[in-house]
Amino acid sequence: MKLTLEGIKEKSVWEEKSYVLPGFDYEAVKENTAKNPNWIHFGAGNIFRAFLANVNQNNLNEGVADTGIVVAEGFDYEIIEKMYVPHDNLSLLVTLKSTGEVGKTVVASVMEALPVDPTNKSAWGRLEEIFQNPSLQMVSFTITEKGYNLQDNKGEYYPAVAGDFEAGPAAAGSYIGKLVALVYGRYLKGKLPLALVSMDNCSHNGTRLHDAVLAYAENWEKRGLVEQGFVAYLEDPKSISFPWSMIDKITPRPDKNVKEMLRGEGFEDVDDIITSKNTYVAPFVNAEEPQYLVIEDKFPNGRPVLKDKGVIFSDRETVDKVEKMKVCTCLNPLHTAMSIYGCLLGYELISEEMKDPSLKALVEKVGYVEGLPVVVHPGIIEPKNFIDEVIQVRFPNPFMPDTPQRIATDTSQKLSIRFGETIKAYDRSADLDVKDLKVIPLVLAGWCRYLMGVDDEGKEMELSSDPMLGEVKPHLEGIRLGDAGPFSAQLKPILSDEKIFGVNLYEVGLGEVVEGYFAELVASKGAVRKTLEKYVG
Ligand SMILES: NC(=O)c1ccc[n+]([C@@H]2O[C@H](COP(=O)([O-])OP(=O)(O)OC[C@H]3O[C@@H](n4cnc5c(N)ncnc54)[C@H](O)[C@@H]3O)[C@@H](O)[C@H]2O)c1
Ligand SMILES: O=P(O)(O)OC[C@@H](O)[C@@H](O)[C@H](O)[C@H](O)CO
Repeated sequence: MKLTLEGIKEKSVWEEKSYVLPGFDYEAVKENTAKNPNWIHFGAGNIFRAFLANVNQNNLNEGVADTGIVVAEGFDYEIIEKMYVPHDNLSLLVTLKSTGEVGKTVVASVMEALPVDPTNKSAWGRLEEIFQNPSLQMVSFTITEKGYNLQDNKGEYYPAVAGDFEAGPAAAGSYIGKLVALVYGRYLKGKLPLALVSMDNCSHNGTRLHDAVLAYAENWEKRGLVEQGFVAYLEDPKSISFPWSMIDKITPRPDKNVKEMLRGEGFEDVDDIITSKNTYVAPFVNAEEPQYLVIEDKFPNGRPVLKDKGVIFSDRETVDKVEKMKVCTCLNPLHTAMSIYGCLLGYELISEEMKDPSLKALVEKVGYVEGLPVVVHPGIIEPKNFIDEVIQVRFPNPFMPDTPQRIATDTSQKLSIRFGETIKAYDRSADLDVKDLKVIPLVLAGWCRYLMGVDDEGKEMELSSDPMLGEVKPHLEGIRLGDAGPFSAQLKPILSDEKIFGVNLYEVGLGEVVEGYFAELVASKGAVRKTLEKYVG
């Protein structure tokens, strides 16, 4: 079984092995997409293939859509050269269901895959043509949070960005610069309307994209490199919109067990690569089944059909609430609790952790007992049902190769949003007392214990990368398992840091609580397990 348009013509071979093939008229859709493209996606990575391309294919199969997607890759051209081109833009989506069932779908909805490379005349020319076509309705993005950053940590524009500000659209070479140059072409064509939709996992993602785009436009207009009026066009919601969105579908990197399973069935194109830009890609993509995509419904040129399980169009306030529900209460705090204690207890799979009664109880208490009373209710999704699915279906899924070590990356950057918002809500509440929080402080103490770089058996443990390790770790140096404390002097600089927790934990009355838990966690080898059992069961 070869993953090419020619290869999938041998239908019976695929169908005998339960591979689902595209069920639409490929040539007709290709022709229609070439003439009337309405959706171009930037970021040809795994979540795009696992989620968005498959939603479009479902809509094509049902006959409710008649155009596919054009994918554009502006950062890592190797993805196009090494994965899309050799496979005629096909992907195999492997859905790892919690029942053990494995869905295998050949996704063929990507009609063109183009590098966003101005030196590649034919690809760039085609991109200009697409952006200038009145049919275009949506440009969507999954380019990671870094993709929107124009400045370094010191607030200085990156040289490529600053260079583009001087050079103007004709010579743009930076990522967003190239995008804005294409949008400028659309402006010149008659100020045609368009929605630019970030689908990256960052808060208020539409505003992040808007600000990046406007930085170029303002600089160009100021220098006379674009017509006066371009900025006004970008700022007019009837012309250009930047909807907010929330996307959720756990899509790990291509997994070796999945690869072996496919190879065993006779699927030939299993080889994954790590590109020179560090993208992990394979002809297949593995993901869980549940999915949510909530998008602010602001599409000045109408929108492509996007109908599927979990896809909801709503207003900005609702998108914001859904994101808060997921990130502050119902999924990500539970993930971080599991990552910290999972690493300390030597786990390498989230699903294995869910078989550990204490860890399961830990996340249940973080979610149901302490999170839900102050959850931001989005109206369109019931938070309790969302946590139920996370705890009962998504995390325990033994077929999902997700690890606590992946999730422990950058924990210092995540604690304030994942726990700080709940602490603040208790602190503000007339009915709740911040001192009622027992398990969240245990997680925060667990993070301090994690930073010691020693697991519960006393063995050295590699810490996942985190930009604050250099700042926080030294405070804990000198503490050994078996020490009795008190540890106030060492912990105070960490626990009082509002940048990390969103609050000064001492000012809200939780600093000493965390110190107390920490003392129990370091009391001996095995103390992490003992403390967990004592407080969560
Ligand atoms: N994978 C998931 O579970 C998941 C879930 C929800 C949301 N997301 C969002 O999607 C994003 C991409 O995830 P993925 O699974 O496709 O990752 P991936 O590694 O498969 O692909 C990353 C994509 O981003 C591009 N990219 C990377 N750095 C860039 C930069 N500096 N500028 C521009 N483009 C850049 C790559 O070229 C590639 O197209 C995540 O960062 C997250 O915001 C992912
Ligand atoms: O992606 P991060 O590093 O911000 O967080 C790790 C996980 O919590 C996260 O990737 C979830 O799996 C994702 O948010 C699910 O949609």
